[in-house]
Amino acid sequence: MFATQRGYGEWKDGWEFPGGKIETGETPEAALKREIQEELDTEISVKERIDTIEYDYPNFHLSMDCFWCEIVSGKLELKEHEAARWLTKESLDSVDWLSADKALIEKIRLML
Ligand SMILES: Nc1nc2c([nH]c(=O)n2[C@H]2C[C@H](O)[C@@H](COP(=O)(O)OP(=O)(O)OP(=O)(O)O)O2)c(=O)[nH]1
Repeated sequence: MFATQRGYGEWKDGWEFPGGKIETGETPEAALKREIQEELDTEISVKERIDTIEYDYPNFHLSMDCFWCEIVSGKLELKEHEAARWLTKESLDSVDWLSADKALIEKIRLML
């Protein structure tokens, strides 16, 4: 599991799954591929969907599709994030996840 720490904005320092918002006309898979290219200078292939997280933050509702991915080429260079870590089943709780991600972590824990 590759986790990244937000380098700016409202949730600066919070840990997340790299990715971002879907642009008009884009599929979730294409958006993820584009975001990882932009954020990490890495080409990925998007595999099975893990889950769709629905979470109510105080000021907006987040609907987030999450996928397993494989690296095709690139070295996961941090273009926007502050830090990143590869986590194992045992170390999944070692970072401070964004609130919306906590339910997903529980699901992934059972899959690893
Ligand atoms: N990428 C990502 N975003 C997450 C996660 N958990 C979570 O609550 N979020 C929230 C943070 C943001 O509000 C939104 C993701 O959009 P984004 O990554 O494009 O956010 P951003 O603040 O950089 O937005 P922008 O400046 O590009 O418009 O979802 C997660 O695990 N990964």
